[in-house]
Amino acid sequence: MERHDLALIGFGGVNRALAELISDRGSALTDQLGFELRVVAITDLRLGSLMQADGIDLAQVLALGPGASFASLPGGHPEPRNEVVIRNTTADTVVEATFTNPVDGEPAVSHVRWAIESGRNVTTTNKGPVALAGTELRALAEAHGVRFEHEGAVMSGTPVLRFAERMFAGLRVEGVQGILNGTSNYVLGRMEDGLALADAVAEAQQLGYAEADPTADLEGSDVQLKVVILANEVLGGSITTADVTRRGLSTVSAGDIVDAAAQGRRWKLIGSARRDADGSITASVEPVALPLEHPLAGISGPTNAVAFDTDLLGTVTVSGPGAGRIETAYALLSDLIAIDAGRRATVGEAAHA
Ligand SMILES: NC(=O)c1ccc[n+]([C@@H]2O[C@H](COP(=O)([O-])OP(=O)(O)OC[C@H]3O[C@@H](n4cnc5c(N)ncnc54)[C@H](O)[C@@H]3O)[C@@H](O)[C@H]2O)c1
Ligand SMILES: N[C@@H](CCO)C(=O)O
Repeated sequence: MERHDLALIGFGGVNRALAELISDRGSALTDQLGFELRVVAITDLRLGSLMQADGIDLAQVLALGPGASFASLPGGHPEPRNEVVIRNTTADTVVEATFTNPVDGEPAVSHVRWAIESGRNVTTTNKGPVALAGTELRALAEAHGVRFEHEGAVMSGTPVLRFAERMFAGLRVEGVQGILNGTSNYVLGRMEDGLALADAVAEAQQLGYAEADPTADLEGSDVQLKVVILANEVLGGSITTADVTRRGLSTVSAGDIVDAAAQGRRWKLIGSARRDADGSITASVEPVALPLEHPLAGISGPTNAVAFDTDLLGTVTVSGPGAGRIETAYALLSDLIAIDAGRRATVGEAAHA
């Protein structure tokens, strides 16, 4: 049975949920997938680093209490030492799930670069490396013969990137428009229910939807990164965050939200990108008071949706979870499945050569 050994970089909500999935589902997951998953390294700012080439006891590390350190375990160290671990791990695949930095993507961009340079596949839910260095990292991965997968960077476990890549091959996507942030959508709904902004944000944090700094969710920089990814990967653009105009929820008051509800409208934070006649791309993030009959007005809570405007099919809309620890861990699992499918295809080609 083929096995993939993983190094988890960042051990917060998402990577812990992946570890739980591997630990809890064990052999059932192996039977279902046709390959085994084993974790051989973990790093985290708070816990330090742990390297065990024979496989880490996930139940043991998941049970560590607050203030614990990997230093007390064999192969453990009090510091994360990300570069040492990534370059020297026995893992074939690095799973990057540290904080998203919406300004320059670091240190996650370096984590991905080190992994690829040392011949390892990468899966990440971190939007920074994908939106801010995606072109470079994809080229680097190709040069090193490894995979750079990032399905969870746009709509958590809902597979919008793979869907667009595989299902829209014979048509032209002219634009995308959607609700691309679970936290802000959840917060807007709770404020409609009468909750104060701070309380609604605290709930979203508790539920594992929010970024480490939830300003990125509320003020649109998280959606800005996702719009860049969709524009570049689905519309074939080459834009940066500077090309995406941005207005966040601070431009909408609690009174505006209540007034809109009374007028049959609902505020949504909308991200969009459209290819213009000259081939350039116009992109934005802004709050919009949608009429209730608009298809995106009914998308509530942490659910997200993206409408693809196509030449042959008209509008195709995909909706599903946009945030959540388990949902996002599933995105990593779907990337690992894609990585294994790539390996099988390569083995098959070699056998026929
Ligand atoms: N939670 C979601 O719903 C969701 C959905 C899609 C994408 N994402 C993205 O996935 C990533 C992880 O999300 P999360 O919810 O697990 O976040 P989190 O804040 O719960 O966990 C991040 C972990 O990374 C660790 N970390 C940060 N910087 C590090 C560094 N330099 N070295 C080692 N460890 C470091 C932190 O200590 C923390 O434990 C983020 O980039 C986030 O934007 C999250
Ligand atoms: N904080 C993000 C996580 C998913 O990228 C959100 O709420 O949508």
